[in-house]
Amino acid sequence: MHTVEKIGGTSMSRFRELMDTILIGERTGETLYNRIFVVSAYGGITNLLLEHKKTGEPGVYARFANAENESAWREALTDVRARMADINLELFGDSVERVEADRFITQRITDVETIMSSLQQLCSHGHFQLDEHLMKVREMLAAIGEAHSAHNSVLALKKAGVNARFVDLSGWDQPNPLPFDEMIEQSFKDIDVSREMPIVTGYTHCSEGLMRTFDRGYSEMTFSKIATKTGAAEAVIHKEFHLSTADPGIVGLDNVVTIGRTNYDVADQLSNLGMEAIHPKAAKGLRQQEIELRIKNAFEPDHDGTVISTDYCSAKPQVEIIAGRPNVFAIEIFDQDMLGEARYDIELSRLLQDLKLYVVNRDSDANSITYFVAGSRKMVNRAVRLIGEKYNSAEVGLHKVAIVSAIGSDLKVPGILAKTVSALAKAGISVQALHQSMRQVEMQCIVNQDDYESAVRALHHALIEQEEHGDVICAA
Ligand SMILES: Nc1ncnc2c1ncn2[C@@H]1O[C@H](COP(=O)(O)OP(=O)(O)O)[C@@H](O)[C@H]1O
Ligand SMILES: N[C@@H](CC(=O)OP(=O)(O)O)C(=O)O
Repeated sequence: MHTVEKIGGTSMSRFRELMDTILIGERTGETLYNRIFVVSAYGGITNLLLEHKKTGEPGVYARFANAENESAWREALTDVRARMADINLELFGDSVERVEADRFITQRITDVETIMSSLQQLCSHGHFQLDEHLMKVREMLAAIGEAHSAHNSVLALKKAGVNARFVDLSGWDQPNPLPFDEMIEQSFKDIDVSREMPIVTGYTHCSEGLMRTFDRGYSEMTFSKIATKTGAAEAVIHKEFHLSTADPGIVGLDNVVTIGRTNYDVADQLSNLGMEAIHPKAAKGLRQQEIELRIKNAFEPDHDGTVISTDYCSAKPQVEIIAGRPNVFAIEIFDQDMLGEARYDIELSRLLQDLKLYVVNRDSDANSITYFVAGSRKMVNRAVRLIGEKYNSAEVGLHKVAIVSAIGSDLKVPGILAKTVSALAKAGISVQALHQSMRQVEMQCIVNQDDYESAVRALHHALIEQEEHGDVICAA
């Protein structure tokens, strides 16, 4: 029996340490094998290739798609190449591996540059529309990030004597795309996992278009598909930290507690806030096939980490995580003609969706609706302008806010709302809006952007640190 294990981008950036923990460590001989690794691009690389996942800052793709300036995307591509070459140098120094790593990446970048140039030229003729080809360009660019990290990993592992095998699912030289399932089946049919260690690109080229269907976070789709198709005994995601009661980067490693168990419902709330414990669509396949999912700290391999299952519920009502999302835009639409008209919400939601803005939450009263959206400032400004044009009598306001959220598999803690609000008030933070759903798995506070980190710290202190959970809430 084998496991399928994904390594996230932030962890991949600390590759040398990974060799001593999860990839090799104390293992020799057979114990090295029966593990399939799916890797993400090194931290920040996909942001440079496409656009920044959280801030929306344009990368190569976004500059090409906007076509404001013909050369802007080329400069961005040159920057990516330089960044990748720096990573290669850092990993391999002056060695044959580095020459091979540079050759590989130069080839991929040159290929995509040629295609993008030709496309740009072709589409300068009115008969050809750039829009029709953009998704393919996005996929090709994204795939370079994962091909780079997977190819490098194989070079490093082989040098260390491991029988590693590069499994390139990016379909670079493949004539016709296969359906997702078939692509995975074909790629694994000749691999003997008991004697080889497959290092698989997190991007899969397939006829459905992984990017079209799932967009960012796609490497988890590849990971879960491989786990279900190859019948893995367990699916493991390795991250930079343990899944904790809050972001250790904000609250401090000494203050957070590791979460030993949680459920897919909580994982969905986290992913809505941009902290992808697991992509909700990736979780579905694992859940259906009853494959256990474990989230582990890549740098503490002996710790059991967090087990996510369908039916876990905390023994007593409690807050398990303080999560949040900074850089959210509140688009507030006030229109007295709106009273009782459901079509506004439908039309506005569609408009935001067309602009690819992600609606994290929304609230409304008799004559106003506020959408809390994540996306680029440019697209948000466009949304505000379009809404103003469409509804003459509406007043459209824009505020930069942050969402801070208390999450738990059972949040029916008596007095929790009062405790939350008073903790924020004590920290001098003004609450802009408050949401709690009937299901009581999540409670969201909207605060000013500048108060984001202090709000996370205040809530963590009041709702979690006071409980004295020890090192782990419900060890796995
Ligand atoms: N509750 C939490 N537990 C652990 N890490 C968190 C949490 N909330 C936010 N983080 C942050 O998430 C980062 C990893 O995020 P993610 O983008 O999912 O990583 P990866 O690149 O490994 O997929 C960490 O650097 C950490 O600061
Ligand atoms: N690197 C890709 C795919 C991915 O899933 O990355 P990560 O595993 O680092 O979240 C992205 O940023 O979308």
